[in-house]
Amino acid sequence: MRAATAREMREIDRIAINEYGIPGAVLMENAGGAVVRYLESIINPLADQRFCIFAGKGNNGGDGYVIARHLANQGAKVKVFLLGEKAAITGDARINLDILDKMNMDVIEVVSERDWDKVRVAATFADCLIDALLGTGFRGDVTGDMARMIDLIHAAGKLVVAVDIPSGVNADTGKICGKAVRASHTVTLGLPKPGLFLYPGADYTGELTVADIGIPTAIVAGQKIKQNILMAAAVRAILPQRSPDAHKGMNGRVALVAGSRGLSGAAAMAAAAALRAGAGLVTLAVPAEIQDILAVKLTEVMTRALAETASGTISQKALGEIASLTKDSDVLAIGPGLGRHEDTVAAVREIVKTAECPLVIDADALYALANYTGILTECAALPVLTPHPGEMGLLTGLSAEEVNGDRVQIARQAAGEWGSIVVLKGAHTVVAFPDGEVYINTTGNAGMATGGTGDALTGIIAAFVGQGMSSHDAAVAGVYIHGLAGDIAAQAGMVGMAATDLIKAMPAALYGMKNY
Ligand SMILES: NC(=O)C1=CN([C@@H]2O[C@H](COP(=O)(O)OP(=O)(O)OC[C@H]3O[C@@H](n4cnc5c(N)ncnc54)[C@H](O)[C@@H]3O)[C@@H](O)[C@H]2O)[C@H](O)CC1
Ligand SMILES: [K+]
Repeated sequence: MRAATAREMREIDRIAINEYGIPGAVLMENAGGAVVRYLESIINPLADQRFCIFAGKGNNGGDGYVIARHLANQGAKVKVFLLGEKAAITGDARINLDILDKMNMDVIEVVSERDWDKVRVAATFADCLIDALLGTGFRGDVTGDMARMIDLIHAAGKLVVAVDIPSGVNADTGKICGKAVRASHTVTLGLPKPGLFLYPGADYTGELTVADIGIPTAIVAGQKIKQNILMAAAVRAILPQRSPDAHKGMNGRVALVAGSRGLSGAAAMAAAAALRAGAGLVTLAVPAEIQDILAVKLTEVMTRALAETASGTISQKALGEIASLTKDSDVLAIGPGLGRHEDTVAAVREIVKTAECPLVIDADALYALANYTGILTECAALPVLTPHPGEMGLLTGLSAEEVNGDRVQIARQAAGEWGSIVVLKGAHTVVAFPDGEVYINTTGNAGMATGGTGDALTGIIAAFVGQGMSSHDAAVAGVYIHGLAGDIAAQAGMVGMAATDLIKAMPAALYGMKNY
C-alpha cells in the first residue's frame, strides 16, 4: 500500500480540486463522512453520545466541522472548540463553519481563560474527543495554545480519534514535534502517511484506518509515490512456492562467513535462521578455533574451518577457501560476530569486491565498509545491507538518533549512493532501494530488541535469496517474516523472548503466510 508524504498528499488534493474539478468541499465532506462512519463502528449508537471536536484553523479543522454536522444529525451531543478566531477561517473550512452557524450549533472560539474552562469541562464530560487541530499543513513545533489544547485532551483521559494525523506528529518521519496527540484511533484520509508507521509517531496513532475520500486513483498513480507500507498480501505473493517433489539441492545453497572467538552465537543464529527460513543446504564458515563449537551447536548446518588471526577472527589467508565456497553457493551472508580485527576487515572488503554470488552484509562486515562504501558498486549482484541505526551512523557519519530522526530519507539516500538495498533495522524496519522505493515494515515488536535477532534476519534474507527470490523480494519478505516470527514468539511472552525463540517460530510464520 502506498504512503504519501504531506507534500505528496497536498499535491494529490490540489490536482483533484484544480485539474479534476472535484470541489475541495466535496473532498472535505467525504473526509468528514468517513470519520463519522468509523465512529459508528466503534461507538454504536452515536445518538446521545457526547463528542468534543477540537478544530484548528485549517482544513483539518474543516473536516471537524463536517464531522460535527453529521454527528448532530445522528442525534449525538456535539461541542466544537475552535483554537483561533472564526474570522480567520477561510475556504472549504469556512463553508462548513458557516453551515454550523446556520444550524445554530455552538462553535466556541477558545481565546479567553473562560473559554479554556469551557473546554476543560466539556472534555471532562465527553465520551469521545476528536482531534481536528492539525493535519498535513502542520509545520514546525507544537507550542503555546496548541500545546495547551493537547495537554487538555490528554488530561481528560477519554477516547481520542485523530483526523488524518494525530496533531503534532510529523506525517513524513513520525517525529513528535514538541507535543502530539496520543490517539486511540486515527482515520487517515486518502492515503496513509509514513509517519503513522514510524516511531514514535506510530505509538501516537492508535488503531489506524485509511479512509477513501473519492480521489481518483489515476491521480495517485500519476504521483510516482515511492513509500510503501509492507502488508501481508504483498509478501504472500512473493514467497517461494515449494514444489511437492522438491529436494534439498533445489532450496538454495546458503553460505555464511561469520563468528569469531567469543562470538560463536551470532554465527550459529544466522545459520540456524537460514535453515528455519527454508534453505536447502547451509554451510557456515568460521575461524578454525570455533568450528567444533558450531558443529556441536548446529546439527543440520555444515561447518568449515577458516584460517584465522591470533585473535580468533578470520584472516585474509582464508580468502581462497571463501572464494571456492561462494562459487558453490547461491548466496553469501557475511558479518555476524566477525569481529573488527584489521586483517578481518581487509578480508571482508576483498570478499565484498570479488564474491561471485549475491551478498547479505551485516554487523561487523558493515563496520569494514565504513569509508569504503564505494566498493559496494563492484558487487557481482545487488547487495543487501542490514544495518541497525548505530551501524548506519558508522556508514553515514550520522549519530543513531540522527538516523532515527528521518529513517526513510536516510535509508533511501544511502541506497541510492551505495547502489545497494539498505535494510535499516529498528521499529519499524525500513527497506530502501537504489531507485528510491522504500518499504516500511508493519510486523515485529519490542521483544525483538534482544541480541541475535539481527543475526537471524541476515540468515532469513540469505535463505530467501538462496531459494531463488530476487534480492529485492528477499529483503522485503525477509523483513516482514522476521517480524512476524517475532510476533509469534512474543505470544509466549514479549519481554524475555530470545532470538532463538524467533528462529524457532520461523516455520510457523511461513506456514501462516501461506495458509490464511
Ligand atoms: N482540500 C484539501 O486539501 C483537503 C484537505 N483535507 C484536510 O485538510 C488537512 C490539510 O489542511 P491544511 O489547511 O493544509 O492544514 P492543516 O489544517 O493541517 O493545518 C494548517 C493550519 O494549522 C496552522 N499550523 C500549522 N503548523 C502549526 C503549528 N506548529 N502550531 C500551530 N498551528 C499550526 C496553520 O497556520 C494553518 O492554519 C488535511 O490533513 C485533511 O485533514 C480534507 O480531508 C480533504 C480535502
Ligand atoms: K489531526
